[in-house]
Amino acid sequence: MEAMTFQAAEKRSAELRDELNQYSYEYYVQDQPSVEDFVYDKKYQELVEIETEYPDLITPESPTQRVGGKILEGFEKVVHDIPLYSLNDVFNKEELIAFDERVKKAVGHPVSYCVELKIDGLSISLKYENGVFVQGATRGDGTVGENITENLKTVKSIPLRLKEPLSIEVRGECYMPKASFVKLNQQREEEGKEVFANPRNAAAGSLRQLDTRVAAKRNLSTFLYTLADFGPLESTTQDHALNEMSRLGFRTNPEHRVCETIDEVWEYIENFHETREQLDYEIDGIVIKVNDFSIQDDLGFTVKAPRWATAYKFPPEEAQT
Ligand SMILES: NC(=O)c1cc2c(N)ncc(C(N)=O)c2s1
Repeated sequence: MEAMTFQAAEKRSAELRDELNQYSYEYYVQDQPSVEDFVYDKKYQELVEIETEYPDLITPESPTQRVGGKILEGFEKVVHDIPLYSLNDVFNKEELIAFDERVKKAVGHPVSYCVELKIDGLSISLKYENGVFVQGATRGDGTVGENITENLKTVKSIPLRLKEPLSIEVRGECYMPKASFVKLNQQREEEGKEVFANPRNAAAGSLRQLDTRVAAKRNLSTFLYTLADFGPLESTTQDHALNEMSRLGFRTNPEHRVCETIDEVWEYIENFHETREQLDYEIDGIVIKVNDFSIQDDLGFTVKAPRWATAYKFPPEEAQT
């Protein structure tokens, strides 16, 4: 390819970045690829050649920045402006109904619940400034976590730039799909390495790698589920907040549902307790939240957990192979 002028390279690299990021969004966030891999690979190679010739054209959200390549000395500490809360657990229908009774007593009327699958991964917090991903951190103890931005940049379902230039912070789970976990452990057995006990440990181990190229190869994914810093967003319910996060480019779990009664919640729990083996990812329960944010604010928190949410935990079954 004869050398491009800088102007031509600038225009072409911008076109390629947008095209490749759109393909990546369709593949990793929507699970609906619109082109074959070879189309992606060919355009990706063209972008690498342009960026190699003109390194000044590399931008933070270029897909070439996802392959890792940094070896970190360690992870810096991150203080969460908005602490990540933990959830009080319930283990059976009676305790779930007692939770609903407490909520109704405190609020004075029945409430709607947003119910969501409890993903068995690693909690993460993602910060965006004017739409650009600037910091990713682990939950840590809820107040202080570890800065794992460089590793999270290699997680393809995490947008490097939002669909709108918003400054927000979201929380969710980074997890390893079951199929990737099986493949990784087979690989490690062949290499005589210790295998991971479960996908959650494998995801945590992958994000704690100081060599970001390792995380890049672990096929990690995400489901985001909490709007922490709303920025200019004005969602008034959890269900709406999930739809907004999806609209902005985040991967959210499609199984969330608004239930009008605790019986509906129990039906949802029983359904997923039976069918969770069919999911591509591991869950360890169901999260139940009062849907309306103003009612959440009225109910507030105990020392460590919200009064407006609970986690129904499935009984630990024999180790899922
Ligand atoms: N510890 C927590 O607050 C939560 C933990 C989790 C989890 N592991 N998966 C899903 C959700 C959710 N959809 O809200 C939550 S919330």
